[in-house]
Amino acid sequence: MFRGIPVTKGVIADGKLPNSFCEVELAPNAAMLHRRSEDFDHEADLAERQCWLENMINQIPDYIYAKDLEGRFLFANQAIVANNGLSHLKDLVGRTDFDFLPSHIAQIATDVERRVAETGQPHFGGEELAFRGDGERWLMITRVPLRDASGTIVGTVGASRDITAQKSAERRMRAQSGLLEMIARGMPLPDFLEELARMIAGFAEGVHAAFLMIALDPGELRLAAAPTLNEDYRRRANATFIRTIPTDLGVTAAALKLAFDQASISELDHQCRCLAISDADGQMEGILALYSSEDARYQSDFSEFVSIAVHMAGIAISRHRAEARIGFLADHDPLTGMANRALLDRKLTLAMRTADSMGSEVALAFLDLDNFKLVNDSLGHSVGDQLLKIVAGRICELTSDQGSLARIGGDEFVIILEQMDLEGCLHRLSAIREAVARPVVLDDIELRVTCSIGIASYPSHGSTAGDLLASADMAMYRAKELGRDGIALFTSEMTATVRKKLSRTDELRQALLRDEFVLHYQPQVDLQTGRIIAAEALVRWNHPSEGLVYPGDFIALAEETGLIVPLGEWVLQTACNRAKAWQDKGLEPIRISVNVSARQFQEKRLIETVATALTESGLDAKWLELEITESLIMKDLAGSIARMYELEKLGVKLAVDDFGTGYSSLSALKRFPLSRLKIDRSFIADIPHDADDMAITSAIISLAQKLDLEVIAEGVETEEQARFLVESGCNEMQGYLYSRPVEEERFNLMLENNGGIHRKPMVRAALLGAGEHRKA
Ligand SMILES: Nc1nc2c(ncn2[C@@H]2O[C@H](COP(=O)(O)O[C@H]3[C@@H](O)[C@H](n4cnc5c(=O)[nH]c(N)nc54)O[C@@H]3COP(=O)(O)O)[C@@H](O)[C@H]2O)c(=O)[nH]1
Repeated sequence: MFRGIPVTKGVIADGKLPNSFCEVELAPNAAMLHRRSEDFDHEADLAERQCWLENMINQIPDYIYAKDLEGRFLFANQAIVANNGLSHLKDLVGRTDFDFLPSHIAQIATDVERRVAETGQPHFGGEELAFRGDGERWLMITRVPLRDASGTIVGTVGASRDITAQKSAERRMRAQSGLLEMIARGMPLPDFLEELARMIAGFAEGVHAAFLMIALDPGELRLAAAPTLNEDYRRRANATFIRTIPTDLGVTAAALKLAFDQASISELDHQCRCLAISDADGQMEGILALYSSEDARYQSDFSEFVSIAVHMAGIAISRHRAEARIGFLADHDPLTGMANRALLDRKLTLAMRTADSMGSEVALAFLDLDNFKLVNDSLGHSVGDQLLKIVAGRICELTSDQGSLARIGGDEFVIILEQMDLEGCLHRLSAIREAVARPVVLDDIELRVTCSIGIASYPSHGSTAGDLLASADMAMYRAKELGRDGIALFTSEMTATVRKKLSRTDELRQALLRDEFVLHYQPQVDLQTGRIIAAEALVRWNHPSEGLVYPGDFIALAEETGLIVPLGEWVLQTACNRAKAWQDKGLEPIRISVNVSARQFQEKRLIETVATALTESGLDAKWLELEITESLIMKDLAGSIARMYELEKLGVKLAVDDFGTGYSSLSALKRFPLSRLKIDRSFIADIPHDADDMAITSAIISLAQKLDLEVIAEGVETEEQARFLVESGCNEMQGYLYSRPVEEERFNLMLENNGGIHRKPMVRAALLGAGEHRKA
């Protein structure tokens, strides 16, 4: 094989290739080293060594060759022979690069080799493009002069390494970092996708690329970039037959190919391949459609580049969508997609300016759902959110043609109605009110939520967006006060009321901070024993300028503003502390009764608050009674029962306040873990003159007895009332007849002198009678 080729001098030791082919001399291997030199048969050894060398060179994957001064192959290893599609070295020897490579590439190699031969200077590490049957290859070539035994240059020796994979990787990395840079620089998405489509087309002759994006709403596929395709194609690609989310890429490819063919862009032998573009979560964001003719010429790393392009497009689209979402959220409510407060202000201001120029009016409606908190608290926020979306959709349907809609708070919606007279507005808003009230089935539960709506009009009720909104808000509160599920128009008197309310709310807040509240205690007596058995804790406000303010003047506002929650916590803790202090003083233990309002009862942390009050005061739970009204329980029967059982678990007693006013059914009553019924004051007030009230009162008493509950009558002011109650079987009473609510010190004295309350003639007689009656 080496015959005819000058063997150069050099050293091949330890199985390593020499760096250079010049001055190569063969070194003896380890076995040879142990042979004495006189033992060598030099002729035979030389042939043997040539054979080793030949084998060795043929094993190397790098390309090694020697050429004469005319560029003709003198020798090449097996890698070159095979790379040129030949089987034997002899088929290569004598031929030049021009026989195998495109002439412009062969010329480059020939020029370098000529220079090396002429100058005697080696040429290290040049990168050159070469071709093989299956495409282009990149080689890293080193060329050194080939010298004969006299040192005369007779050709060149070359060693080259295939660096195609490395070059491809570098190129991909460059492309990838270039693309990432474009994304990072915030290049607009259409520009980015155009650039990317062009790059893909640049990787292969006869290939076109088109990017299509899935529109968020209404889920259409829209053409985003196809820079190498014509306008006709764009129109067709956006045509209706691909306006669905492309779950089947094959179908989409067929549709897009049709668009391509019909746009008469090119020959019919194009084929279309679709690749899904996804975000980091695997959610499909769009499609890359690749059109390629049958004779398309791809660069070797085309498919790798296409996968990078798809990945980068996914990143760019996700980023674009994230930015768009951030932009959207600046102006919109994420739950319903409606305008938020900021956008409402802008829209309203614009509507006001338009009305100015046209001399017309703008109506603003403030809509608030009634008792929405109950839905959230009893069925959870997810049900609450679903309900809000449904309600929003219903309002939207009835608004979109002539108004704008915004959600500005949890359950607060605002509607701008333009160019509509008052009658038209009322008509529209009534339709909205009815639509909102239509039943909704969520989680198998049928819900019905009503709304209260307030209307204000520009320019009469406010000159700025803020003022107009405040007026509509006031009107909405009026609708609530009038019993909810209604519509109220703003009137100027409302302003004064609202201002007063706002300042009172502020005062209440300050009062809590300044500790201006006190508790008074009203005794509850048992006429059988004549002793105080319990005290109802009743809050009063020691107002700095108004003196003692009664709960009738502030509890409702505290309830409306939520201030009842901290106030109620204070009452509970103070009452428990007081009851324990009386016990610690050695006084007879009595039950302390505390009112719990609807808002407090719905509060999630009620159980925790009660438990804390008991722990911190050290009061045994059996001495604490919570009074909840019948109407509160009936508002959300299932939720209330569950809550009552949680409270019962703590060991506290539960009493139904104002009993008789809230339509509890007997069957419902049986399910409550109650200890006492408190007959409402309204039934007692007209005894003995109102026969109906007397009948109801005695019915409640016997109902309590049947259910094995204690019963107490409140608002007992006269001896006749007390006698009637005793005669009817109710011995526990609370009312001015025995004592008004009193301050702590006075109640202390009452407890210290506990006993003898029933010693009033009529009652004593009744008690004797009742005793006999009971005995009978
Ligand atoms: N959530 C809370 N509500 C509270 C608290 N403290 C009081 N209240 C509620 O305020 C309402 C008015 O209370 P008040 O002005 O204290 O009136 C109580 C008694 O003074 C009054 N009463 C008692 N006996 C008579 C009587 O013989 N005649 C008559 N005309 N009035 C009388 O009744 C009120 C107690 O009623 P009730 O609670 O139904 O037992 C009142 O609804 C309180 O519940 C509080 O801390 N939290």
